[in-house]
Amino acid sequence: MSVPKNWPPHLPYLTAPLLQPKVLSPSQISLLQTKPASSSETEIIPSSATPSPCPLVRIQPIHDAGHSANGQFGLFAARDLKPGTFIVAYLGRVHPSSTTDPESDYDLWLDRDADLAVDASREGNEARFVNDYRGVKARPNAEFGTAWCERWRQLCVGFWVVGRAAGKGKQVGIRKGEEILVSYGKGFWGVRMAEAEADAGLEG
Ligand SMILES: C[S@@+](CC[C@H](N)C(=O)[O-])C[C@H]1O[C@@H](n2cnc3c(N)ncnc32)[C@H](O)[C@@H]1O
Repeated sequence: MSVPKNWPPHLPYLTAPLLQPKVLSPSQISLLQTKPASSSETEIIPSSATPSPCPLVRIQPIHDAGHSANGQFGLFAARDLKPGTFIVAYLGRVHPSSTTDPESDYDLWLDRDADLAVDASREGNEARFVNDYRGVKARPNAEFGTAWCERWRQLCVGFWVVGRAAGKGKQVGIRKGEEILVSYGKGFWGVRMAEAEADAGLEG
């Protein structure tokens, strides 16, 4: 199996979500593996849209002093992507909040009500390299949500190009070579800033 260019050699590259039956309840597993009704708003993603590696993206190092994640990696479009396009599933360890790693910067909610999240800190796929738009661009060009992925017959977190919902005004999509940027939400940065302030207080 090939891994994407620039994939970190120390990390396992996932081609399917990592389900841990020991830490998930039977009802959580059942929810993950039950296909939503066709009347539901959850998008059904065909297997053809979730190949590994994902041909729509590339992982690239960021060498740009004006970029707030300079020196790190980001995820970039490998071709022009139309508004509303499903880009890539976020693969990682599916877990409940009782096993959340407080140090992880790669943990995303899959279903908050069902207490299910996906952590890609110790293994994952290209999606783990999507950065937040803050300090990079004026607004995000991608968004995350929940999808039913036919390849794994499972509910997954995924990224789409902004413009899924009709009537949101003119959407331009993402041009080849452009960085794919989402909003992590103010909550993510609020926690990180509070931690940084606490660290500065300890050091000062
Ligand atoms: C999911 S990872 C994104 C990939 C990461 N850049 C990497 O190279 O592995 C999340 C982490 O990336 C960094 N990051 C993401 N967006 C950022 C931004 N707009 N400004 C600064 N750092 C950012 C933060 O360190 C954050 O904790």
